[in-house]
Amino acid sequence: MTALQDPRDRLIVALDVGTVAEAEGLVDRIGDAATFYKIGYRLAYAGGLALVPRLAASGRKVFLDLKLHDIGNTVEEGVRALTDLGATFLTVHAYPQTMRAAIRGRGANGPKILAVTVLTSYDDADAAEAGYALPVAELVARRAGQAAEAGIDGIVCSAAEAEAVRARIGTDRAIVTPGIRPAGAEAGDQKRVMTPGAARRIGIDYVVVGRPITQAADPRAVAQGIVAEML
Ligand SMILES: O=C(O)c1cc(=O)[nH]c(=O)n1[C@@H]1O[C@H](COP(=O)(O)O)[C@@H](O)[C@H]1O
Repeated sequence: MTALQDPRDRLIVALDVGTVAEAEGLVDRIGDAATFYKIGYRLAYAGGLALVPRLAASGRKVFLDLKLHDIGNTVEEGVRALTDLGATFLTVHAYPQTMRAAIRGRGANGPKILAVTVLTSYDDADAAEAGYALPVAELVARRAGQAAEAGIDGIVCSAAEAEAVRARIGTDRAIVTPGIRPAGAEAGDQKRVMTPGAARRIGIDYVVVGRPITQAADPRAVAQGIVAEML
């Protein structure tokens, strides 16, 4: 998963906007500076699922970030219902039952399944508040090991855990890291952050960047800067 053809594919732009029209406007403004887009809750619930085949037909890749988690049958059938949209990646939370169900549901032709280990807005205190006895780093490592056992295609974690995750999952599965901030950008609600260049140097396959691009005066220039930093 580390040998990508086009360096722009390493950047996944999170289209966290409220309407499909806004999302399409951003994709147009960014132009050929980015090739890979993420559609999460906000846009998906505002009609964004219809954008997946349109972006795919235009030659762009789509990460459908639905972070599924439910009983096994519901996850399996939910993933199966999404297989024909043309997404490249789909997220589920990294619970063993959920991951196994998602792999069954995606079959041979569905999107690659990424397991979200511990959200990048969590630190150890947040994990403790949620009832977990393990520190974040240990929880991520444990879930990455379980994801590999479940046959998952990739892991979503913070860049801080990427090297430990790589040791658990090997090089055939992707590591995708949100919480990426160009130097000087505001972290916002992200607690475990890293710059694009540092992320690339430690072998992260894909970085996810939302607000630093989508809220910039010139989203195209910011996207170009991030890709250049990862060359
Ligand atoms: O699954 C994700 O993409 C995700 C997992 C995670 O642990 N942290 C995280 O921030 N994300 C997503 O990555 C994006 C980050 O956006 P920015 O913080 O604006 O760059 C958002 O769309 C989040 O939903």
